[in-house]
Amino acid sequence: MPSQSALYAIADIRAVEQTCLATLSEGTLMQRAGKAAAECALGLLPNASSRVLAVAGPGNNGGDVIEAARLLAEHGLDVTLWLCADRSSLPADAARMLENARSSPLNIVETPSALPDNMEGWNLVIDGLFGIGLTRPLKGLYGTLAEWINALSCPVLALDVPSGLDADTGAIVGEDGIAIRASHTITFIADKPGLHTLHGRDYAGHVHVASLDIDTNLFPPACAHLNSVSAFSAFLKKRPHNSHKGSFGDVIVAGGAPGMAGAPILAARAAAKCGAGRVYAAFIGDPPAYDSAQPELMCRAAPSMDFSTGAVVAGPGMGTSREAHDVLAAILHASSPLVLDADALNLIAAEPGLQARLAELTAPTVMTPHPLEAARLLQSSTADVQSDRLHSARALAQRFHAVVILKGSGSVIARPDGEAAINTTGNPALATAGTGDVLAGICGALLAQGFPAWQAALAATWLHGHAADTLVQQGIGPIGLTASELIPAVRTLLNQLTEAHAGNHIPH
Ligand SMILES: NC(=O)C1=CN([C@@H]2O[C@H](COP(=O)(O)OP(=O)(O)OC[C@H]3O[C@@H](n4cnc5c(N)ncnc54)[C@H](OP(=O)(O)O)[C@@H]3O)[C@@H](O)[C@H]2O)[C@@H](O)CC1
Ligand SMILES: Nc1ncnc2c1ncn2[C@@H]1O[C@H](COP(=O)(O)OP(=O)(O)O)[C@@H](O)[C@H]1O
Ligand SMILES: [K+]
Repeated sequence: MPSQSALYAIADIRAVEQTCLATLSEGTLMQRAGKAAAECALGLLPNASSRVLAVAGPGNNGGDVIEAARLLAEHGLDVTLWLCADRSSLPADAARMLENARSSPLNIVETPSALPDNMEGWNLVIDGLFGIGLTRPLKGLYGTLAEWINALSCPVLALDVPSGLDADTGAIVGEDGIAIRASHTITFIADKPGLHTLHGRDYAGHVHVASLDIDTNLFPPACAHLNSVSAFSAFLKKRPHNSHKGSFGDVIVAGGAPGMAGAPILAARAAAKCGAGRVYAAFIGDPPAYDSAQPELMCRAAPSMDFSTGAVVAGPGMGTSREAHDVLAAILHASSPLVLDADALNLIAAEPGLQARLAELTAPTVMTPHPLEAARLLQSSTADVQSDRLHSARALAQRFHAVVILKGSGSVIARPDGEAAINTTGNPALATAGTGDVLAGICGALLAQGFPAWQAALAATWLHGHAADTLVQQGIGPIGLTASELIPAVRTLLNQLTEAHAGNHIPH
């Protein structure tokens, strides 16, 4: 099995599947999938007399669920199988599973013309309508069944992929399409990107990977990975005693047009609490004398700032005025480690001269667009960006020669050579103003402390999301979590991670 964090595109899974099918006896993979699914289902059921509804579609995903349902019925559970397909046109392996099931205690309802009339009383639904072979939106009986399942209160276990969801992108197939909302997904052969980004997290629930004992050598390189601490922990460093504020770098946050002074303050506070030695907040508008809640920050006028002395976070609340443009141009000419956020991205999207300069930079550069900012940069629409987030993040990274964090549920981090990761931490508590400024500030602090752009982006995204998860567990959110509250939680996590993972390297 490839590493637990590896993600594979449907085309790659198909290729692996084809190679295996050529060498294994007929039905072997499907039997393994059905067995893994049955074991997973047993773990979700309250007792031995539980009632299970299994729904089977017309393809091999249907075959998987037929086999799982048979095994559960033979285990003594009360299992009903809804075969939502014409028996005579099932693929060979699925037909074989159905034949085997006939002699089991499974209650099979063939080609139902209406929904079950009892919504209550099921302990689990197993979704085997469609997997990676979905080619169009769920319509007719399939659509109605999905709607019916989504209204149930019991757990729903999706086999391979929740039916209706695109396993590559996390999009629901069809303009006004529907997908089955699973509480758990057991996905076969390897994990898939669409289970972790866009609608993926809402529709797949807890994802379990069943490798089906496939030889690791049959796998091509993964198309992306899930973000994890091991991807950046090599850059977590314990602090030597003989250090001073200059050892941990300066961060200069540039933004703060009139009326928007809070945004650079949030980013600057996050940078300070993530370990930068000195933090400046540079304002397009008049700078405040100081930040009374965090007087350590040095508040300055952006036009007179020297941006070559530290890592720069450009954009929070910056506006798109002439002054903002000129400050951004000065920042791009300073060639410092750089985080480009918010209006800095909007200014770049609007001006080819800034784009050309950005593409020339060799210092570590991280761009942190949300989908609308990404759409402006790619001269497309938010819908286009979201329809394939992995592709959009890669396209941005390649076009601007920078590491890109495409934000949102399942943030995608991509770099110019095509390497990409999907973040697994975070939750809707983050859907509140200012959390993006905090992310940019964390990223700036890590760049200032010597993280390369890729690891800074991975670590910042992971810490930001994990802090929100921790706060929600403590009851501080999801409703009403503020961006400011995130900052001390990120600091705590960064210290904990450093304590747990750092070697005794001397950074400078
Ligand atoms: N091969 C193996 O041994 C193994 C396979 N595995 C399992 O197989 C799954 C892939 O199987 P699959 O290729 O048969 O595709 P699947 O997702 O079942 O659906 C395709 C069928 O649905 C139809 N169809 C599509 N969309 C539709 C729609 N909206 N509405 C109506 N019909 C629609 C489509 O018809 P068509 O588009 O041709 O008209 C076709 O008939 C995979 O996810 C995994 O679970 C694992 O067990 C490992 C071993
Ligand atoms: N539903 C969600 N699940 C996970 N993360 C989210 C969710 N909504 C927002 N976020 C995260 O919160 C941050 C919001 O950033 P952004 O949209 O730039 O906000 P702002 O500009 O107000 O600071 C991003 O890091 C984004 O990934
Ligand atoms: K499914």
